[in-house]
Amino acid sequence: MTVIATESLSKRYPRVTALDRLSLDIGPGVTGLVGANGAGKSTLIKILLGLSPATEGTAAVLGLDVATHGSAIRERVGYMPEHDCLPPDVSATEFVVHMARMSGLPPTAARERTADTLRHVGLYEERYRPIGGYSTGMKQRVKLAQALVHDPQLVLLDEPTNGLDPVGRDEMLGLIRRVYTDFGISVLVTSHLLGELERTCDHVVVVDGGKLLRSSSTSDFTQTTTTLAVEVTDSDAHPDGTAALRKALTEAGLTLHAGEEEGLPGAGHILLVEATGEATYDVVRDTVADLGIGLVRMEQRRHHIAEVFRDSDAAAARAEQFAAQSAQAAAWAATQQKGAGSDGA
Ligand SMILES: Nc1ncnc2c1ncn2[C@@H]1O[C@H](COP(=O)(O)OP(=O)(O)OP(=O)(O)O)[C@@H](O)[C@H]1O
Repeated sequence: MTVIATESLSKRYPRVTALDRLSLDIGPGVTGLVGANGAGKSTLIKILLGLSPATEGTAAVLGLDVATHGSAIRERVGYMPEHDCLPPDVSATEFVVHMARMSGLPPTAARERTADTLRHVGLYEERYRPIGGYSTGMKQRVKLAQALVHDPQLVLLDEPTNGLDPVGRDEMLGLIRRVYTDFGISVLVTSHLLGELERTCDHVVVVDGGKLLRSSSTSDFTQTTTTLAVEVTDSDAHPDGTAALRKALTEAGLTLHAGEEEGLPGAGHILLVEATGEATYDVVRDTVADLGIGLVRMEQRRHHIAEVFRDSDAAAARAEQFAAQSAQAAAWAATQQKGAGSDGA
């Protein structure tokens, strides 16, 4: 069964092509849509909701054509926008009941569904307080609740972990996973971090510059891209533990990336080892033990979107553009800091 299908979908603005001949076929479950800022994720969501027309190509959601059945799609689909859009003066209960009524639920059903949904997102205790006093994490939960309240078949979540700290991100990702496992509601969730979606999604779609870079099940994805970061101590027998481990792992047949990363201050370097399966972990552990050095850490590297882009020329250009922008931003921040410092002196 296909939940979302697009065929050569394009969206051109006067000065930018936001989507470029995108063809997708997404089934039930939790699907991650990953791309750097400006990749076209929000544009795709707006087209899927029937809120913005495509320039070319076709798209269907739950078998309904977005060009002709926008309102029928919005009846069956929940949407969590990226930006802050909540009224500060009303409580979560008032707001979510209002959204449920807007979706066509009668008053009693709207109140009951609101209570259930707010409990699901973990906002039960605070539900009568005005939203204006909520933390970012609580506001994200209200946005999730209003997307779920009318019991949709699919929810489109635009950057739901934005602005959250690591604990808040994990909690939100857990909630999103349960939207499908507990209620059977399919999810399309966007993020610019591939690493966080790997744990939550059954399927991952990567877009860059409006083009499809990759679409595959999460397990295929991680199998082919997993890198282990390994950090070890030195010993009397091996004064450079990292070098000894590099040699031993190469001899054991593992592939190591050319570079080493700086470890924690005072510690050694980190080796980056290509992991082809579970066995790689055992080989690293046994080799470290045989050398008699200490294992400080062995962890799966979080994949930043740039790593997926490694093989794409277009993306390489984009990565350079990001780097240039970051350098500019850093220079600007440094100027500001300097200015603030001299003001204070
Ligand atoms: N209404 C618009 N008019 C002109 N250009 C637009 C409009 N909306 C989006 N764009 C451009 O289209 C491109 C894709 O934007 P989009 O918001 O879909 O990206 P995104 O992947 O969702 O990124 P972000 O997370 O930063 O929103 C960007 O270059 C953006 O500047």
